[in-house]
Amino acid sequence: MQVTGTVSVCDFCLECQRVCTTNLIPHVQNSTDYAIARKENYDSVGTNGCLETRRNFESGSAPCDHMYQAPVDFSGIFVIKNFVTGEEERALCDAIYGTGFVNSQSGRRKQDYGPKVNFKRKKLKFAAFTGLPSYSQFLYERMKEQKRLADFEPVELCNLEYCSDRGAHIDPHFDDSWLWGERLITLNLLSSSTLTFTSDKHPGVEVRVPLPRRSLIVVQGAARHQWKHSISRDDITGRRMAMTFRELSNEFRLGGSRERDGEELLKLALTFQGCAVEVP
Ligand SMILES: O=C(O)CCC(=O)C(=O)O
Ligand SMILES: [Fe+2]
Repeated sequence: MQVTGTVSVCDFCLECQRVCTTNLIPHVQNSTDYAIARKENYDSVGTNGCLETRRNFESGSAPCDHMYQAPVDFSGIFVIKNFVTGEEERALCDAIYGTGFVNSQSGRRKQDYGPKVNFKRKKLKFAAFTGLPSYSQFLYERMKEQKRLADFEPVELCNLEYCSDRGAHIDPHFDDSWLWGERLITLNLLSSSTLTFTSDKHPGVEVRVPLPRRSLIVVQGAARHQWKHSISRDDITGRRMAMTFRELSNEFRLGGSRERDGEELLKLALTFQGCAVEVP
């Protein structure tokens, strides 16, 4: 953990797929200690550690020099680098910019493909929702090739554009969990950025998750429910496009009180014939 002023910054390592401390290697004097430290770290990560970390431990190769998990309860992030190619990114952005945007808060612009929602009053309107856009279908199919996303059924896509010249950012917040389910999935396009997590339970700690250009990030578990997420204006360089897909909560799934609404939404979403809900 580096200490910067009064805020402790923990970096999420994309190789280990966990929050790591970076400065422990100098404390390890020799290869026996190194092996012991690795074993201790492996044991402490245990079955909660990502498969990649365990595989690397088992095969004896360190993915990076990160030996210890930072002492915070931060789990539920998974980043897939190069989820789309440069050509696919171009085609996606051409399609996105073929439709108008509406101005949103904090300098952002957005396009919505999903139901109109009043979260406070727990009210939904589907009239304007015609489904997810056709250009997103291959992303949906590619996500499902990932074991952990095989059952991911998105019912909403929100494209958010951030430009540094408008000072665009998003303040720390939790996403709704009445309608939206466990996994929030964002494809990060046009430039790299950083998603910052903060928690009232860990005052003064910031976990920074790098978002390489063209990577896909999955936010769930503690990262979804116990840590707020934000994008600082300092982490926007030039222009960034975030495509965020959301799934349904249990209330809208089989056996939930709003099961029928969920079914209808899902049917609409997966036609992949949608137009943006509110266009200027
Ligand atoms: O821009 C992002 O990656 C995050 C967007 C976000 O948090 C949201 O739309 O709720
Ligand atoms: Fe969010």
